[in-house]
Amino acid sequence: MAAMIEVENLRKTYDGGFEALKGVSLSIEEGEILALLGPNGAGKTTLISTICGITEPTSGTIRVGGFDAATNPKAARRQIGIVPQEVNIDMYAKVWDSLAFTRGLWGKPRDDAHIEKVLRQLSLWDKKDGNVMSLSGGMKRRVLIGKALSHEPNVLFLDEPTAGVDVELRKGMWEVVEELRQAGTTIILTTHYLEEAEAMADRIAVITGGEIRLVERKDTLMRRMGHKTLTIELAESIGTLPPVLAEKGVVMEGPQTLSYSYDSASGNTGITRLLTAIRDEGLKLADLSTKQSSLEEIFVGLVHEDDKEKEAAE
Ligand SMILES: Nc1ncnc2c1ncn2[C@@H]1O[C@H](COP(=O)(O)OP(=O)(O)OP(=O)(O)O)[C@@H](O)[C@H]1O
Repeated sequence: MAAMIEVENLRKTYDGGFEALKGVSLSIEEGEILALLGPNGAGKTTLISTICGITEPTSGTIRVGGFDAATNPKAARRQIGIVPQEVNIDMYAKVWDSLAFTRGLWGKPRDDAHIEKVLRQLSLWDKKDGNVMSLSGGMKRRVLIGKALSHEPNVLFLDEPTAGVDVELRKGMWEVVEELRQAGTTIILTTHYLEEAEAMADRIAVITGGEIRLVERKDTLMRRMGHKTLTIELAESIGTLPPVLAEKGVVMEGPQTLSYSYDSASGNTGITRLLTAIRDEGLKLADLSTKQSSLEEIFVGLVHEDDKEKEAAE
């Protein structure tokens, strides 16, 4: 697969000397969905706005769809559709006109078939003649996506697509993104919501302090870094936890429930020894289950590690 976006050693120092990007390199394949995850002030917006040609990088190279953003900025920019956070549409415009007008702004010839395709894809076809004002919040956001797709970009940037929306709308947006994925659109989204990255992305890039900390396939990341919890249901209640189990890190969750956390990536999880110790104590098992830690826990761990590194450097 060809790289849709290639960023190499990108640096951005704002006037006043603040270094918001410290040599970022990133490659995004055609058709993939990358979530850019990071805490406030990490550099997500700076990275996206330099790729989109809104902010000038201090150094480094950006190629979009094979076009160099420094030497061929217009061609690079034409590859991109941006879905902003804020709903900034003319409320009195009809849905169809809103998309067709945006396409015109890009200097693209009228193409009713394309506008129809996008509206159908976003489940807005039956609203095409309605005013934007008459739409629900979720539909207005879909109009924003429609406008961003109106000039047939190859890559779509979604800046915090579900910031400030309720759970139902958020799920609706995930479905829209899933449909766009199936249509082969390359998508980069920024988010603070870890469950959102978990739900939508193929790969996840974590950025903190202007540096990419990791870029990993979502499933690999969860496997590689995930801690798991083993829950042990006993056949009979116990009054206290046998000391030999406590020494192994077992926690009593209830009279018949024990839990044990372990690193699933480690060759030696300690589970075999634990089960032997349970048997030696004469306890009978009723059930065993394991749970993978969420991306949220992994992410918090990474940001925490980063803070510790900073403290150590000071
Ligand atoms: N125009 C600017 N001039 C100076 N510093 C800036 C400017 N824009 C952003 N910064 C600083 O650069 C850093 C990164 O900001 P950026 O907006 O890229 O972060 P972000 O990850 O998008 O954060 P958030 O999640 O809060 O939107 C921050 O410390 C911010 O204060």
